[in-house]
Amino acid sequence: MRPRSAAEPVLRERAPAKLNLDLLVTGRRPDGYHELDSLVVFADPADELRFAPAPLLQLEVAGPFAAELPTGEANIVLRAARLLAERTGVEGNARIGLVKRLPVAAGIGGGSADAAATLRGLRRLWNLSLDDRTLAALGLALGADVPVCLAGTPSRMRGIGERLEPLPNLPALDLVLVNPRRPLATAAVFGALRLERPSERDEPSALPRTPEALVERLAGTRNDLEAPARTLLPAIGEVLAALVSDPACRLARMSGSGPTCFGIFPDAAAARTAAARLAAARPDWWVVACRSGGGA
Ligand SMILES: C[C@@](CO)(OP(=O)(O)O)[C@H](O)COP(=O)(O)OP(=O)(O)OC[C@H]1O[C@@H](n2ccc(N)nc2=O)[C@H](O)[C@@H]1O
Ligand SMILES: Nc1ncnc2c1ncn2[C@@H]1O[C@H](COP(=O)(O)OP(=O)(O)O)[C@@H](O)[C@H]1O
Repeated sequence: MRPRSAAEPVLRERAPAKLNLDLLVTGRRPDGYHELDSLVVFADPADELRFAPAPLLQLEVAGPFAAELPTGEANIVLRAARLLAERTGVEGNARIGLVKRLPVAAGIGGGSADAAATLRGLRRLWNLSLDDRTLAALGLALGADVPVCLAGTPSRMRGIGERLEPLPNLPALDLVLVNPRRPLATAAVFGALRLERPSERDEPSALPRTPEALVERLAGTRNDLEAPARTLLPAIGEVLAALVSDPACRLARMSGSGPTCFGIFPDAAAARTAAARLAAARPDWWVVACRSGGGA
């Protein structure tokens, strides 16, 4: 990325990793999309986007996962920018820099997070008077996960992603994220799902107030996409086995359509120790100790 002059205004947006703490497939719509009921949180690892005025719309990509991304019109950042310009009638020019730190096709919403950050950043850069609801509707046209990434707060997500209930007081969790460095396309995982009977969430009585209560609640749910994802990529089983082999790990599960999995640990030190052990044992995996966003 070319160095910027001190006078060039640059807006920044973070695009944090999205985690599905659980994911129930509750039905299938006539158009083939699946209805979900999922507890979604955000974690510290994030892509970073920068926006500056420019005579054209251009995207520059850097960072550890840049090589795995489409750089042209297939990049969801450019698609988001073009859609926003088209819907608001602005010229739609900007110089966008994306630092790609999240693995691609990973079940942690990297593309959706980038799209959400682009919509937020360009709304500011272009001085658009577009409310959050309109932005969320635009986001949904880009991807089912974009509205929750725009909200950026722990949420219960239903429908295909358009029905959001913010849960700002959900306790924060100490986590280890592990990705086996193999991509898995969301569409392929939904395609491999055999939905014999739609899942249903037991109506929760009260929101868990402590990490322990949240883990207990999660132990009674699951990710319905884990089985089809494992048939497509057996390495997911290895990742989950490696996480649960740590005696401090309270729960291990796949996020979204995978293959990234997370382990929940009692505190940050235990998560860091487990991450160091896993990274040493499997240098070919992406391993990060982090904390999920939450109100507590
Ligand atoms: C599974 C989830 C869970 O949060 O996350 P990821 O694994 O992608 O991170 C999301 O629902 C993914 O959202 P997103 O990645 O935006 O998906 P989209 O681009 O809209 O959809 C990709 C393809 O997945 C299938 N799809 C997606 C969402 C959904 N609720 N039902 C589906 O059947 C459709 O075949 C669609 O064409
Ligand atoms: N900025 C971006 N970040 C990540 N993926 C992107 C981006 N732009 C386009 N893509 C494409 O989107 C696909 C990943 O989407 P998906 O399978 O839904 O992944 P995830 O499970 O990580 O949300 C990949 O084919 C990737 O090439």
